[in-house]
Amino acid sequence: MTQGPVDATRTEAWARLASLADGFTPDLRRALADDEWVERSTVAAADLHVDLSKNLVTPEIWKALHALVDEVGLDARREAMFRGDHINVTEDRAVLHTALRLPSEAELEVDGQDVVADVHDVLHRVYDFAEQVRSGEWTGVTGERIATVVNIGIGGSDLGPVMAYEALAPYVQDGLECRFISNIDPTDAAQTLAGLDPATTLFIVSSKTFGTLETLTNARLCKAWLLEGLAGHDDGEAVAQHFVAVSTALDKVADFGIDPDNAFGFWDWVGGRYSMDSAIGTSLVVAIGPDRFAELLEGMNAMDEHFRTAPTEHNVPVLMGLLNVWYTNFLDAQTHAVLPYAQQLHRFPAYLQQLTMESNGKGVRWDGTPVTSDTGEVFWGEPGTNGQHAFYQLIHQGTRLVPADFIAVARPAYPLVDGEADVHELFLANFFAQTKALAFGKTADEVRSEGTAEHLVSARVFTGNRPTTSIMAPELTPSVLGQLVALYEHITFVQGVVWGIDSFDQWGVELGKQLAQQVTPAVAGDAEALADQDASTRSLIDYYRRHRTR
Ligand SMILES: O=P(O)(O)OC[C@H]1O[C@](O)(CO)[C@@H](O)[C@@H]1O
Repeated sequence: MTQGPVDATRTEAWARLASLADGFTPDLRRALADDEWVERSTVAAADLHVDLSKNLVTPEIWKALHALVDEVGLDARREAMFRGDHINVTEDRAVLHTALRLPSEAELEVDGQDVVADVHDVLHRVYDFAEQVRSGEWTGVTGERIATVVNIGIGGSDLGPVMAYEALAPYVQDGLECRFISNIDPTDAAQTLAGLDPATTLFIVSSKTFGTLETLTNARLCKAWLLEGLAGHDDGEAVAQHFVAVSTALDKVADFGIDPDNAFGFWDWVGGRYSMDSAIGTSLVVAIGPDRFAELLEGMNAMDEHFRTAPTEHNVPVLMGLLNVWYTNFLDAQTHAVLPYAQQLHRFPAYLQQLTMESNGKGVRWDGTPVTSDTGEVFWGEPGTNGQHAFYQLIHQGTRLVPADFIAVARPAYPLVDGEADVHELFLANFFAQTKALAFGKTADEVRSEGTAEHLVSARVFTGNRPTTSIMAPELTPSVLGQLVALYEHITFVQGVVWGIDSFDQWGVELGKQLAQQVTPAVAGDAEALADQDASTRSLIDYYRRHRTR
């Protein structure tokens, strides 16, 4: 029988961390006066420059965190993932998103499958297709070239592609745009399709399972919209020219009416939230082109290599994952903010919400035993400086500890000036100032020295010692985006290993899906089904039915 996960809370390192946390009084002012501390706390991974010095840790805490990594057996678990062991225990699957970005000369055979060959085979098909669309060789049924690609998908089949499309907007080919439909709220389809010309629109139905209610419903809506708009043309030809699919279930793609020749596959060892670099990224490949997509994969692979080979003391995903464990389990933090000082990354926090919370929002470990500590923190965030004028007040002066990752690049995509002022520099000044203000705060004496009336002093005091990690890169290139995505994938993995959970299943999403099916007839007016509901659900459905028509 396979041995269960190590219970981290029974390790010596955990006990040591608990005693270090007891009565811990951080002093970032003192730490940040020390160049050596900052130097030792600054690490690099591929093109990312990561300053960990503004975190609430000491050398003793780092030592204990490093010992924790050894005691929970991170090295072995990481190797097991890269090797293709079935570490997704509850679904009995390998976890091989890292194989999606292996170079073609790499070798990896798992469960009798030549993984690298299969990955590159699909990649080349996706690349060929993308080139045809980009060059105008692939046309719609009227012979016009495609101007808009609409990705229909949800969760991992949407969040990654839309995040990356927004992040890499400067690389999108002129004359092409992508739109994304995910929500089953009909508003999403209606608004996304508004103004589009069916003759120049191509749909990509992206669904790992090809059984997701939202995606299939939206795909049918789009098909009806297309066929109505292209009335007079042969329906089969219209679908063939305007619909492609991405899925692991190619039989279901065919059932839906999409020609398997127009479908791109992937494999059950790619989790939905880890799939943007599989064929799920087809819309992105069309938008930015195969060369740029290949750079994204290279960036991810560079981070994978770093994660796999860098020693713990310099291993950025390991260090960041350990910090998250420290804050969650020893300093009682419940959330984690991700604050990109790069407008192009405005969907990055939303993307990370699925990655981190669907992965680590678990209450049992991978052997089915209950966890013995808190797990997955709530990830959230907005791009700076919008967040500054919304929720930073709570981070600066609230009663809760909110560790935050700040992300910025040195070279902006759009270098605009306001008179003499370089606007990107103004933006970055805010980034530096915020992390500084959070760390240093402002003492009562400092407030008084500004001439503040005594009765207002306490309201203007900032305790400081609010932890941040600063991540910088030269520019938001496809490679850097890939590095960022892989960085957070591996941070998530590290935390999951410490907590002993299966970070690759998502059973928690199922109950709501099942109940939606059970509730649907009641919503549609079936009296018997309505009677089966609880009092609150009955009353809500009743309200809906009374107000559904004007
Ligand atoms: O790609 P599919 O199979 O349509 O699933 C969409 C999403 O639904 C989930 O299964 C549950 O939210 C995600 O893990 C997945 O990304």
